[in-house]
Amino acid sequence: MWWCRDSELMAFCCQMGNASCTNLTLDLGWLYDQFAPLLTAAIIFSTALSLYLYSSSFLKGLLLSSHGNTGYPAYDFWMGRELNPRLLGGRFDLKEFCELYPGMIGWALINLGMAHKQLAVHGSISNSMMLVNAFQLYYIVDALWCERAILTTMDITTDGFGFMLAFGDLAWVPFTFTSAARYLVDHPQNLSPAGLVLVLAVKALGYYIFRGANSQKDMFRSNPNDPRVAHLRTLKTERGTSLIVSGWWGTARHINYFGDWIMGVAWCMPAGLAGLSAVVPYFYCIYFASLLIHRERRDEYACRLKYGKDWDKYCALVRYRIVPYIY
Ligand SMILES: NC(=O)C1=CN([C@@H]2O[C@H](COP(=O)(O)OP(=O)(O)OC[C@H]3O[C@@H](n4cnc5c(N)ncnc54)[C@H](OP(=O)(O)O)[C@@H]3O)[C@@H](O)[C@H]2O)C=CC1
Ligand SMILES: CC(C)=CCC[C@@H](C)[C@H]1CC=C2C3=C(CC[C@@]21C)[C@@]1(C)CC[C@H](O)C(C)(C)[C@@H]1CC3
Repeated sequence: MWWCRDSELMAFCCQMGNASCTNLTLDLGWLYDQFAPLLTAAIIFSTALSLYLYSSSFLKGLLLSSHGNTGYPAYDFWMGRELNPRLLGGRFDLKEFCELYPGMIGWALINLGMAHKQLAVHGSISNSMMLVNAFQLYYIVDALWCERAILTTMDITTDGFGFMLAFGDLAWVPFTFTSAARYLVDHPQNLSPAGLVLVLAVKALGYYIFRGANSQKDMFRSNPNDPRVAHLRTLKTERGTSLIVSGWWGTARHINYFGDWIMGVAWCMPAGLAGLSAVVPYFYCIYFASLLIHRERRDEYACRLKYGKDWDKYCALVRYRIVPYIY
């Protein structure tokens, strides 16, 4: 996995380096000017991909998702019938690739384009734009660096690859996650030193929770006897896999969502702090809260099917869903 991780990160760094270098000659602000046509193309492509995935999922002998194989065409098209569609004789996993590469790298490039546009229009790049670019680039690099952790997430283990994930990966991520950077092109503002410290503290707290929880679960799922997780208290289940009931996963059943959402707030603050009256800068954390609350319910339903009475025991031990002592 180590070589795999390096080669993928290397590919990402080359793409970003190339974009930055050509930035000196080419106008990456073009991404701001052509935002609507690019978004339209992404929606058309993700729809075409979803139609291909749905039609090819009726071939014999494929592994289907239990949640996207209900017999209701519209729902199955949205959720995805096939669990892990692959190409090149099974060597290329379409869902995992689409989740981590085109949308995430597109997100980083569009953010770079927004910074370039702000420079072109206003003659400088605000510290809020720099922060948003840096924070979100860190999140993207972290996702690529910790690629193996995605293999134990709901998207890979449970959800099929349908329109929800195809549109989410290829259109929603690059074109809505860049809303803060896009807002800052039209509303450049600089944070005060106190504002910078506050935003950095919120980001650091969110990342500490997000990465700590996700890595702890991934380590445990990969090797429960790993010395870094062997100390954790667990609930043995009839299904065979154990559930962690201490450490991060003893504080709430999806503490990783809380950390991720806190990071989302830090992304919105640079644009929102100066203009608290505007709602647009806070779009991401408002969307993200609703997505995570719904997602937690979906995962709860899937886990109750997987674990039965053992999940009830787990919920009695870990009472909070996302926010310890609150929700
Ligand atoms: N930026 C964005 O828009 C989004 C970001 N995310 C982020 O992606 C990350 C992954 O989230 P998600 O994909 O929902 O999946 P999770 O990482 O939350 O994994 C859920 C699965 O983990 C296993 N699990 C749950 N509790 C325990 C436990 N106590 N001990 C051991 N295993 C457990 C279960 O599977 P099993 O037991 O079968 O292994 C469960 O189905 C999160 O950090 C989330 O914030 C997610 C969606 C959108
Ligand atoms: C409104 C709509 C169509 C929603 C679709 C949901 C998708 C945007 C998200 C579903 C799960 C995601 C994950 C990430 C990005 C957003 C989507 C695709 C993720 C790749 C972000 C980076 C993280 O480190 C992650 C790898 C854990 C994460 C995986 C889930």
